[in-house]
This record gives sequence, C-alpha cells and structure tokens, in this order.
Amino acid sequence: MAEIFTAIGLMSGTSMDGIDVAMLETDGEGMVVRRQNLSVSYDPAFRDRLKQGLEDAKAITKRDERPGSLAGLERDLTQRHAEAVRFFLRENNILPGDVDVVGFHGQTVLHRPDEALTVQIGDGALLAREIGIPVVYDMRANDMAHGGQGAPLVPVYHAALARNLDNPQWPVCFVNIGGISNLTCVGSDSAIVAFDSGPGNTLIDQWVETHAGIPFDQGGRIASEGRVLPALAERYLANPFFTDEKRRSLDRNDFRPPEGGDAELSDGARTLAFVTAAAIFRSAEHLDEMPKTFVICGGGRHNDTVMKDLMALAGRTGATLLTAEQAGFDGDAMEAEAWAYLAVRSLKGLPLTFPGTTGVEKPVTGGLVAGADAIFSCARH
Ligand SMILES: Nc1ncnc2c1ncn2[C@@H]1O[C@H](COP(=O)(O)OP(=O)(O)OP(=O)(O)O)[C@@H](O)[C@H]1O
Ligand SMILES: CC(=O)N[C@H]1[C@@H]2OC[C@@H](O2)[C@@H](O)[C@@H]1O[C@H](C)C(=O)O
Repeated sequence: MAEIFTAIGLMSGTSMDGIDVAMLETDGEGMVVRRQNLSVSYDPAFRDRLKQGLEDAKAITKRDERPGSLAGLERDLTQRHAEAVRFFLRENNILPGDVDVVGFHGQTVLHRPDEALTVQIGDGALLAREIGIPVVYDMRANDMAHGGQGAPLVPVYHAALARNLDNPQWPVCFVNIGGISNLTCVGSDSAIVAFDSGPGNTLIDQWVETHAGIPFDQGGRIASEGRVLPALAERYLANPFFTDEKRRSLDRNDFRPPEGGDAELSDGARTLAFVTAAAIFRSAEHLDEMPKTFVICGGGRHNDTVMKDLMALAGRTGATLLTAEQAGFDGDAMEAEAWAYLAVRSLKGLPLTFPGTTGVEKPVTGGLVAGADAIFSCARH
C-alpha cells in the first residue's frame, strides 16, 4: 500500500501579499485529500522590505549570495513562516508530530531562467528547527540545473486535481492568476503541457498602488469604471514573450507597469485587467489543442473585470470557464497545497517537473530536505 503523508505547504508568491498555508494528506501521486488552510497577510512595512529585497537581489550573480538587506530579510521571512505554521497548528488543534513534512517555497527575489539563475530566499534548516517538522525547500533549482525554466512547478498538482474532476470536457486547463499567471493543460490521457502565461495581477497591483495608494483593485471595481486603451494594451500584448517559439518563465519585473502619463487611474486599471486576461489566451495559442474547460485559480479570480474578460475570451472558443470553487477546489489555497504535494513527491524521489511543464531535459525531482532524521520514522501507511 502506498505511503500516505500529512503535509503542509507554504507559499509566499510574487504578489508579496502574505503567506498561504495549506494541509493535505497525499501519497504524492493520485491520492489527495485537501485539509485546512489559512492565509497570513504581510503588514505594509514588511511588504516594503520585500520590495527592497527584490532591488537588492539584482546584484546577485550566484544563487547563495545575499547582498544588502537580503540576509536579514531571509531570517525574518523564515521566522514569519514559522509563526504562520505555529498559528495554523494552534487554530486547527494539530500537533507538530501529526505533520510529516512541510513544503517551503520561500520568496522569489530573482528569476533569470536564461542565466539558469533563480533565487528563493527562505532558510529551510532554520524553519525545520523552529517548527520541529522536516522541511523540503528550494524545489526549483534542480529543474534549472537540468535545463528547465525553474517554473511553473504547480502543474503536476493541477494534473492530480484534474483526475478528481467529475466527467469534464477535456482538455482541462488550470489557470493560476497570481502576480504572474501560469497555465496547465491536462489532456484526457493525463498528458500535461504547462507554462507561464503572462503578467497576472502584478501590473494592476503596482498601478493602483502608485496612483491610488491601495495594494490591489478590490473586486476589479476601479477597472470597471474605465475603458480599455487599445494602444496601451497592444504595447503589452506585442511583447515577443507571446510569439517566441520557446515558452519562458517570468520574473516579476519582466513586465513593467505603465507610466503615469499613459492613462488615468481607471482606464489604466481597465486596460491592465484586459491585458491579464488576453495574455492568458495569447499564450494558450501555443497549446496543441484549445482547452474545452478552464479552471481559474489564484487571487486574480477575485477581480471581476478580469473574470468578465476571461469569460468573453473563453466564450469565443466555445470553452467552459469555471472558478476553482465551481470545480470543487479552493483557488486561494491551491499553490500552498501544491507545495505540500511537491514536498511529498520530493521525499519519494518522484519527478516535480517534466519536459512539457518547464522544458527540462527529462523528468526530474528536486528540493532539499532539512530536519530529515525525523522523516523515516513518521511516514504512515
Ligand atoms: N478581492 C480581490 N479583488 C481583486 N484582486 C484580488 C482580491 N484578492 C486578491 N486579489 C489579487 O490577487 C493577488 C494575490 O494573488 P495570489 O496570492 O494568488 O498571488 P501570489 O501567489 O502572490 O502570486 P504568484 O502566483 O505569481 O506567485 C493580489 O495581489 C491581488 O492582486
Ligand atoms: C520563479 C517563480 O517564483 N515563479 C512563480 C511566479 O508566480 C506565478 C508564476 O510565476 C509561476 O510560474 C511561479 O510560481 C508558481 C507557483 C509555480 O511555480 O507553479
């Protein structure tokens, strides 16, 4: 019988809005039972420190360098993750000994796939000591070492979820709209093709932060009052990222928000919401077959203007578009769940990425383990 692990995943994504915590029971393959989850927001001062961290990271040439504020930031980020785990355990009356492993993403501060350089700050050994649970971390590096883009890693989990769907129209495409968007297309034969699909919420977030002093456009309301500026939208959509033969993974800074003079507040937000949706469909043109079902996950699905545009674009292809919840999942917890699932796959030496997901030369596993002594005594059957 397959080993079943209880795993917690921790995600601090490119939006830098906070830490998502989610728990699963899984064998790292077809068996997935989703358990509790919660999110802990970063305060504005810590978000500012993370943003400074992205600036300081530009000086990194080797992935273990921590110039400027980064060493202190890595320590504090790790402590915040430890606190989030302790809070999660307390809230749900779970003991550390009930959890077999934690999958720790950390915070991406630099991602340059063309230079095979990706840096997630987060000290796995410190986290394992703090919470008393083994930790799997740094799961992107081995993919890059084997010629992969280092992202996206979530597709293998999307594929596991797709198997739980009730008689869907295939292919099914999971779209994750975080700071950056990515998609995973799963065929009826379980084959997966995945890639980053464009800027997600990051442009909208930066636009409304600069021009309205708020972290995101709640519900897409500001956008709903504006109109799409076609020339501005095309400036983004004409980026070679969409037409290049090769699918590339994105750094948060690969697409920059418009200049102040390019638009007024609501037209800018409206145009960027359209760009978010249209980018996904431009990228989807690289799939062999247009998906028949789209499942929308990630914080971007809370932006009604983005969702309206996605609906319209899906409608043109005759596809059905569902939110993660309509498909029976939790769209806010999915990435954290994925990191729990990936941690279990890592412990079992199973591949995390595939030629069809990151362009890696062959299926490869990944991740480093901290606090490993405990692992072999804790896997339950
Ligand atoms: N109520 C809401 N209305 C509009 N947008 C929202 C709402 N809630 C969240 N968002 C958007 O979702 C973002 C967070 O999404 P999510 O947590 O999926 O991203 P992430 O995991 O940080 O990014 P990535 O997947 O790129 O690593 C916020 O920055 C915001 O733009
Ligand atoms: C380098 C990095 O952190 N990339 C993130 C980012 O955020 C979304 C998109 O770009 C995605 O490819 C990836 O995260 C998700 C969780 C992934 O690896 O699947």
